Amino acid sequence: MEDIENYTYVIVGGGIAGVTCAEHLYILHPEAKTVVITATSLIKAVTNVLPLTKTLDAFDVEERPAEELENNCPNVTVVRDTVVRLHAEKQHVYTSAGRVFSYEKLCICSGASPKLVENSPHVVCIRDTESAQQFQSRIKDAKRILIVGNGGIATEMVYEVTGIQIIWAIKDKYTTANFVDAGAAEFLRPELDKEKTESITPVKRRKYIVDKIEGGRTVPGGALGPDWHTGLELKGCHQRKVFIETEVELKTILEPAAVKQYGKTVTKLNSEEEDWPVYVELTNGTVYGCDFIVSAIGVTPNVSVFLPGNKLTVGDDGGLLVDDKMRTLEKDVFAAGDVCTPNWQLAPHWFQMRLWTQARQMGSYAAKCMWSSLAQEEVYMDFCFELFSHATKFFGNKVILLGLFNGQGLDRKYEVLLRYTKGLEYIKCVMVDGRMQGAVLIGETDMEETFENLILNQMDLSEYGEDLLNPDVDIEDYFD
Ligand SMILES: Cc1cc2nc3c(=O)[nH]c(=O)nc-3n(C[C@H](O)[C@H](O)[C@H](O)COP(=O)(O)OP(=O)(O)OC[C@H]3O[C@@H](n4cnc5c(N)ncnc54)[C@H](O)[C@@H]3O)c2cc1C
Ligand SMILES: NC(=O)C1=CN([C@@H]2O[C@H](COP(=O)(O)OP(=O)(O)OC[C@H]3O[C@@H](n4cnc5c(N)ncnc54)[C@H](OP(=O)(O)O)[C@@H]3O)[C@@H](O)[C@H]2O)C=CC1
Repeated sequence: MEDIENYTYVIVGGGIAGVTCAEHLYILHPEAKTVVITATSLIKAVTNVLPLTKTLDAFDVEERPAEELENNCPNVTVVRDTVVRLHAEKQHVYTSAGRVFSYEKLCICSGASPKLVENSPHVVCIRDTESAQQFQSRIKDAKRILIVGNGGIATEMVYEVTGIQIIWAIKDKYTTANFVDAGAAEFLRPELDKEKTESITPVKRRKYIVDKIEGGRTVPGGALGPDWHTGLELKGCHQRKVFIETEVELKTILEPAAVKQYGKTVTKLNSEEEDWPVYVELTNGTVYGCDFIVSAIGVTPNVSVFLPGNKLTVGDDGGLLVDDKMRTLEKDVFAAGDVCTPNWQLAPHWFQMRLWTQARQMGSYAAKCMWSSLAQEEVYMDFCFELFSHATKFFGNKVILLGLFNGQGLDRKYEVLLRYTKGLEYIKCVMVDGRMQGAVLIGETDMEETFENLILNQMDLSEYGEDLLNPDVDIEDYFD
């Protein structure tokens, strides 16, 4: 006979989505018992929230001991364990420690795991504090690394790591293609060739604590965020230089003996090229030696333990499909954050990117949906899903992305308005029939609120033409 622990709400995952969901359930339904089951002892907490616009907040994410969530939300219990199975019909989840939890409403917030270019001891990836720590220990004796991927992690790593040669191998024609266009990449580019004088940015407090290495853990801890490099010594033992290989992918990883055996010609980046621990052949035939390879090619949602025996469905990207109430196909099973894929009629200027802003928004909205389905209250789609908005930093520059900032889904049928001052600002507006569809703002432009309004209200701006970005025209006065 199973010893069953009964809860109103069960949440799997102590990342931003799971913790935000638990916090909001405490506000909405403080008398209900909630449990957060999470694989690591540290959980994520959102602090210093600063609203930038209607849909965009700046905030810090810190790692905190689980007890803090329990102290702040007395109806919440945090259990440090790994969920190994879901029996949706019985409304039970099972853990690796042999515990069984029954729920009235379940929210799966199990995040995602990094994809690997190849499963090899020469390949590292960054997801949680533990993997960042391992990266730090490998880089200190390294002279050269090869980074594969062209998204957020690769972009930040190429900028943050000092004292090392970096070969950055990207699929696209230009860098950071997952986030910006070719013009913005060109604007950011000069920062790459500079040797940073400080390898560690001083901060008032550490945002990430290195969890003790937990042997046998099969799921990563909560995902890091923009300050993942803070407090880490990311310095190799050589001089910094970045080499970019465009329009390539990794073909194969070669041990030194294989390079000799197959007579591969190794490309030299300096006159006294040495032997390397590993070699990489790219799809253009170039072979480079390096100390190790960083795989930064995106993530795969952590769904495998929930699928067997249940009616859950996944999208093309492997995420659990959820409807506009964050419900999966299984009764009383919700999902939020990196693990899920929205399967509702998306607003014209919103789409999913696996970011902590969206994990937080989904966690909060899922809590409302879970509570309302118990309380039989009507709940409306949160306003944040009306407009994609993201604030970040690339190469030391403030970057704000709004709406269809790269013309996503517009099938190249759009015009671009551009204002560009080298080293200062880059402003791009994506326009269709005189109406703004998206924008990229780099630097201290102070335009985010105005542009957010213009995208949301779809005002016809044809009469302004290129003057929309004329610095002598104070457009905020017209449109705020
Ligand atoms: C290096 C790095 C830098 C990033 N930088 C940014 C940035 O600058 N801006 C931005 O917006 N986003 C950034 N992101 C992305 C952002 O961190 C994620 O989108 C977000 O944190 C996802 O939150 P989540 O709660 O959905 O998942 P996660 O944070 O992955 O949390 C999932 C939780 O579930 C637990 N778990 C998983 N499976 C189980 C199981 N079976 N049983 C129990 N527990 C389980 C995990 O241990 C973890 O605690 C970055 C990501 C990385 C890796
Ligand atoms: N500042 C920020 O906002 C940051 C956000 N993050 C988030 O963290 C998560 C993980 O980051 P990251 O790993 O950089 O993932 P991203 O999704 O940001 O980028 C992955 C990149 O790798 C490319 N890629 C995919 N498969 C291959 C392959 N086989 N070979 C070569 N390139 C490939 C993708 O191209 P394509 O898209 O064409 O497949 C894409 O350019 C993401 O959700 C990201 O959004 C991370 C760091 C910073």
